[in-house]
Amino acid sequence: MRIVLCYPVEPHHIDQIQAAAPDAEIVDAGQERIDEELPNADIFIGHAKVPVDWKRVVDAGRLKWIQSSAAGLDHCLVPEVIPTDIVVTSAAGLFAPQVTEQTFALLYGLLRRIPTFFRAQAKREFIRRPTDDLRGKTVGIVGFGGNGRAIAKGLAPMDVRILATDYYPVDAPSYVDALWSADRLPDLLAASDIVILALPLNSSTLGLINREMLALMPKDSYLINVARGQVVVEADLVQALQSGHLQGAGLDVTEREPLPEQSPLWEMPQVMITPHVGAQSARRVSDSTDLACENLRRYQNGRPLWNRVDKTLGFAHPNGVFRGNIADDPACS
Ligand SMILES: NC(=O)C1=CN([C@@H]2O[C@H](COP(=O)(O)OP(=O)(O)OC[C@H]3O[C@@H](n4cnc5c(N)ncnc54)[C@H](O)[C@@H]3O)[C@@H](O)[C@H]2O)C=CC1
Ligand SMILES: O=C(O)C(=O)CO
Repeated sequence: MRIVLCYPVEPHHIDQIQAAAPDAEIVDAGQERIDEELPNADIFIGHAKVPVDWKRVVDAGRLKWIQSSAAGLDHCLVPEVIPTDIVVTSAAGLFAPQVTEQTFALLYGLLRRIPTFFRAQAKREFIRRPTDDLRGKTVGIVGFGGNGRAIAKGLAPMDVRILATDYYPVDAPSYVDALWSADRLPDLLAASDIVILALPLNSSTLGLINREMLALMPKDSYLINVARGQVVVEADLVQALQSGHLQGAGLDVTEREPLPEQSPLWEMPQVMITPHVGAQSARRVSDSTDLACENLRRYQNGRPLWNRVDKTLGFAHPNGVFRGNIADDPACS
């Protein structure tokens, strides 16, 4: 069995993977050699950020399983892979703690006008401006999986009303006022002062938040995107901000990354942009390795894998999504 890695592992992570699959040959391809190595892999663990010739990989007929080190699968769930027998598992839910922190950073930054005060600080100016409150607002979360649920849990003590939509609207926690099916997105948008996008990018969510959807949001509402930039039609978002319909946007992700230099979003004082850092954490690589090792043991023992994705839908059923710490989870022993 040949396992090809493409995420920023250190030697001790490779030792950990070797211990989980003692008979395997492990190859750390990195981004530099991933395209060359993938046709010769039985298992791929990682996230290729460079173009991969997936047709060549599929035609080689060797790859059996992709364990994505990203929650989003847009890097590997490509048309060539979807109809094959290749099993795909994701890192859904694994980064929920840090994505929640990132969401709160953007949310509070917008409400408390941090961009305005920070610009004034750079000019040594002490200027008071009105700020806004989270308390009493309605927050709508689009995509109630690992990240959406963790964000809702963080919001629960904040005296807000929480609405959510999901493809599988099941197991609503008590602090969520309503968990609706995905087709009730218009209702959620119309009722929310703050909309947080936490859904996957796939063929049905590409460009989902367009001019019509943005127009449903109340005047002076806010949009936060910690999912994928291409879920939003960015030109329509720019328009909604320029017209004053939306009061602000917090974007960890943009339609194109890096955001093009000429984008009007750069200059808008009501917009906070972070460079797709929501999953960053000192623990990220270790957590990804723990999940990969747990799934490797399951794979070898024929047990169900965590985060197994329905490739035609592009995400996992909530029962199979990893929502905790491997070390604390009795199901992982
Ligand atoms: N900013 C960043 O650095 C990060 C971004 N992400 C993005 O966030 C997405 C979500 O991540 P997780 O919560 O870990 O994944 P997840 O798979 O646990 O959650 C996604 C949820 O969205 C639901 N969903 C699918 N289509 C929907 C629709 N049309 N409307 C509403 N809900 C829908 C699914 O049923 C699922 O419950 C990822 O696909 C990825 O693109 C994830 C991690 C870090
Ligand atoms: O895990 C993901 O999908 C991310 O975007 C992290 O980079």
